[in-house]
Amino acid sequence: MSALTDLLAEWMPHQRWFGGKGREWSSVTEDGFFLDESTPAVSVHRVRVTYTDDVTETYLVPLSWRATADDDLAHAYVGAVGDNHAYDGMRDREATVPWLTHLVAASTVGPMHFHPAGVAYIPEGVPGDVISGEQSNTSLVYGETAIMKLFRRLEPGLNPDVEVHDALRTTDNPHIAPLLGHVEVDDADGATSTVAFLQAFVPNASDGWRLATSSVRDLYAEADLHADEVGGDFAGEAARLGEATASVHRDLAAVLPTATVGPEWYAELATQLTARLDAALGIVPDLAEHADGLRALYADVGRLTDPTTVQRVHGDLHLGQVLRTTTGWIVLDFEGEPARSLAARREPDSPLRDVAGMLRSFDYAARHMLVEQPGDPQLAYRAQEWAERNRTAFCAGYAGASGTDPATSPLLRAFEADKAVYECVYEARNRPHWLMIPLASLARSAAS
Ligand SMILES: Nc1ncnc2c1ncn2[C@@H]1O[C@H](COP(=O)(O)OP(=O)(O)O)[C@@H](O)[C@H]1O
Ligand SMILES: O=P(O)(O)O[C@H]1O[C@H](CO)[C@@H](O[C@H]2O[C@H](CO)[C@@H](O)[C@H](O)[C@H]2O)[C@H](O)[C@H]1O
Repeated sequence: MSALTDLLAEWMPHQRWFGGKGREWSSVTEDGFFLDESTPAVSVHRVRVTYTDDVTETYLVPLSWRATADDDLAHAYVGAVGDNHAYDGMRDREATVPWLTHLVAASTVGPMHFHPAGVAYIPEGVPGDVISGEQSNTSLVYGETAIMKLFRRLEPGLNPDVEVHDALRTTDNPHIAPLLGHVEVDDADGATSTVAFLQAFVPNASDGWRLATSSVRDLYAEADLHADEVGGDFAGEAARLGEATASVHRDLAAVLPTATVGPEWYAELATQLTARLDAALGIVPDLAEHADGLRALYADVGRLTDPTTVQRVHGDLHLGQVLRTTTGWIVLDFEGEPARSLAARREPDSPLRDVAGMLRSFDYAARHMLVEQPGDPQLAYRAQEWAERNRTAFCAGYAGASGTDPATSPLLRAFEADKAVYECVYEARNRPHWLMIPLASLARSAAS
């Protein structure tokens, strides 16, 4: 291995976006090219990690290079290679500038292609700042004008976030932040992967999770009042969020493929839901007590026959994916559930998946504080009241805008259960102390 490969193999497992933590590697290779050769030089590396189970993942790692170590960049230091010092190219602000310069110029640099959307201004010469809360991707905000998401793990094919925002450009949907451009890289075997996505930054906005949870806190603090009497009531926002979701669904159906499906689709869906449960049971043993009830629920889905329409959907809609601006809600991040394959995330699906995702999120917002005070019946009552009120408001908003009331569909309960199963796996892996939130929801649902 080269000195740089050694260095990256040492550094990557400590990065938040690295998905292979705790897995044993059998090999690692790297290839790179320069994005900019001035000072600092900026290079981009594809690092291919093969694990002992023969699974290979390719990560994208931008680096910047300096001849002398810079104390101001200690937080971004990766290490030395010969006489040069390598820094994390996403945390060295100067090194973030070339990305937008190349987008403006629609450049091709080595295997990388920069595609400006050509509809709006892209800021040039401005450095980007990493946003906090980085997870599997890394996002940079450029001067409160644009936000660039760098997809760390490369997957052949067009990223759904780019695909959906590109398709929605013709609709002028008010609940979407416009696409400004995207970047792709050619793989050695001829496939192309999406590397980055540039979108208009939505200024002065609050995310839905923050707004919803402060409403819940207000209710918890008012022991004698009901949700509709407390200052921070969220129901109006929940209704507007339902309207916004319906509006996005309508436009997605207008610009991307749809299909009318029947019994075979329901049967296949039931098989998929059951398979996801089976896989989850191997990871979260506590799910076992709900398994029979869930299997029966999914079997009922498999027997449905009424024609229904499938279309592109958000795929992982929750309160953390929506921003409230001064004028309304913006829906972000159409990548779908990170654990699903890219092909699966691009399949047409029922819009009720997204409704179910948001309803699960109301449950999380209402109940996450009970994790610290599980035995308090008054708080549990309050949480139930908040979740019910906002669930009803969201469905009413959705029904008003779409003409279809999601609450009456026989699929909704199955999608909510499936999302809770997915969340059990997500929580077991990422936040075990929150596992009780989706588990308790499955228990309540079984009892009802
Ligand atoms: N266009 C935007 N304008 C303002 N903030 C944004 C925008 N896009 C994303 N964000 C912020 O960045 C966070 C992460 O973005 P997201 O697309 O959900 O990335 P990830 O896939 O890494 O979760 C969001 O929760 C939001 O706070
Ligand atoms: O935002 P991501 O695409 O990374 O989504 C993943 O992480 C989410 C948590 O950050 C997770 O969402 C779950 O927790 C939320 C509260 O933190 C809650 O509002 C959601 O309803 C719940 O599903 C999401 O499932 C996961 O894919």
